[in-house]
Amino acid sequence: MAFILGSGSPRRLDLLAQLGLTPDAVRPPEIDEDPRKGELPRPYCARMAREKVQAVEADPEDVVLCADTTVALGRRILGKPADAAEAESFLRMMSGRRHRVITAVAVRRGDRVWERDVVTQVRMKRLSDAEISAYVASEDWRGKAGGYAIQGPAGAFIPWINGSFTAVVGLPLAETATLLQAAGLPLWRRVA
Ligand SMILES: Cc1cn([C@H]2C[C@H](O)[C@@H](COP(=O)(O)OP(=O)(O)OP(=O)(O)O)O2)c(=O)[nH]c1=O
Repeated sequence: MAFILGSGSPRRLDLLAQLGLTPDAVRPPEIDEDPRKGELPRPYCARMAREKVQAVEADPEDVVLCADTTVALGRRILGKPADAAEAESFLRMMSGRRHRVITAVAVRRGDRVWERDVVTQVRMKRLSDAEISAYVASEDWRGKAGGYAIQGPAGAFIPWINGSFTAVVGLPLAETATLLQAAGLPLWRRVA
């Protein structure tokens, strides 16, 4: 049995290391991440994780883990900004408001799939023009859903969350550990 991480996200690799896990292979899946017309953020996020886990090649005994993190402002999905202008517009939309960060996790072994999603409410303080332009110039928003990363300088913009910090970063550790154990991956092995 091999443990395969189906993700190109360095954050997910780091978070797994927190559980003492090093994947035997890393195979980022290639899927179409465009939301369907009228698709709501939570079902979209769950569908992404499910499609990712189905797209990763693995032997029937292997355990495959994939996840998707989606930022939702009301019914709107804020994906990864295409450029600095879009990153700035996302920050202006979230400034002084609450949004939700949804992370869906899917684990597959053969034909069986175990899945969970975790919704975290996040409040962003009201941002000044200077804060927005400095953050956009930092490039830290690149490759991040919603155009910010709570674990980086944008942590200074987040006075309050209700939910799971690790889920906002990309992988809810408590739920991930439970899913991996359900799929038969040994965790919490004692070092002799
Ligand atoms: C909101 C937020 C997102 N993110 C990141 C986590 C994810 O890497 C990314 C959301 O994009 P995802 O599509 O979930 O993941 P990915 O494209 O980086 O990697 P893969 O599909 O191969 O697994 O945003 C943070 O690092 N910090 C945050 O605070």
